[in-house]
Amino acid sequence: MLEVNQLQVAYRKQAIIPDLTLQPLQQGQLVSLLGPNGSGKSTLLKALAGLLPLKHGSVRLNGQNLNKISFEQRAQHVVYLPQSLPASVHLRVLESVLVAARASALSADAGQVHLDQVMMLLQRLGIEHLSMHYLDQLSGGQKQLVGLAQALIRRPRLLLLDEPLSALDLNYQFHVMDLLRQETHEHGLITLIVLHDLNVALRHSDYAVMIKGGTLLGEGTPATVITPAALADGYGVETRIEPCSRGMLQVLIDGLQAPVR
Ligand SMILES: Nc1ncnc2c1ncn2[C@@H]1O[C@H](COP(=O)(O)OP(=O)(O)OP(=O)(O)O)[C@@H](O)[C@H]1O
Repeated sequence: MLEVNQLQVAYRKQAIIPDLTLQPLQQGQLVSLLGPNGSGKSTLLKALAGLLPLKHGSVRLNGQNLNKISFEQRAQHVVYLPQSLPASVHLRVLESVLVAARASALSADAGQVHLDQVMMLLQRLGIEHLSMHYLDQLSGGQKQLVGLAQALIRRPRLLLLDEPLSALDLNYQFHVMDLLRQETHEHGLITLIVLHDLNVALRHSDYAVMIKGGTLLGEGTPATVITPAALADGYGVETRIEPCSRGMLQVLIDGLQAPVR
């Protein structure tokens, strides 16, 4: 489980996350991290990934305090995929995924990821036809899918994904969310994923956390967190949340309040 207690994160003297405590997140849960622009979602992910120092508080993964272990040990268990697309190095897709797999392994043995494993993952992501293409010759969405392959091949315990759907078309968005949920459930990962599409969060996640100004607005099942009151408070949007003809909840926008800052 992932325990976040009294977390405080700042850029210089500006506190972005003043004091955040979450209910423990369980293995096998796909968790949506929601909130308006500038609310601190990326900052939270970076802090969990160990890329930003904590002013105060702790992050524990299965009882282990992540602030107290080396970067190499952390990299074995925690994988973070940033918002920006992977750097366009002149490397083939297949090679880049193999390199990613080996980067997180401490010993040479643990780094033995086989080509067929990589090919199977590329196939599951629907990009096996790109395996011999160069990264710097891919489209934005294709690069994002390769970034996901690089993250998933490492089989972390904690997977942190910052807007991994932002460059994907509708078909790939649904496909990727299905795959992430399957991987999360099958391998007992904790997957924390920043999303702006609340309908995707409602449909695909097991749990949701909504923040604003680095402060918790709600946590729980998506249907209990994504409510008209929370969306008015968090995003300044007037909404209804209603089941579609197939019974799935969706957010309908009725109007806007003044932009929330
Ligand atoms: N390197 C930095 N130095 C100083 N302030 C920063 C830095 N990065 C982000 N911030 C500030 O921290 C706040 C939170 O930013 P963050 O990127 O975490 O928000 P976010 O919720 O991920 O936003 P978005 O949805 O727009 O990606 C913002 O006010 C931003 O201006």
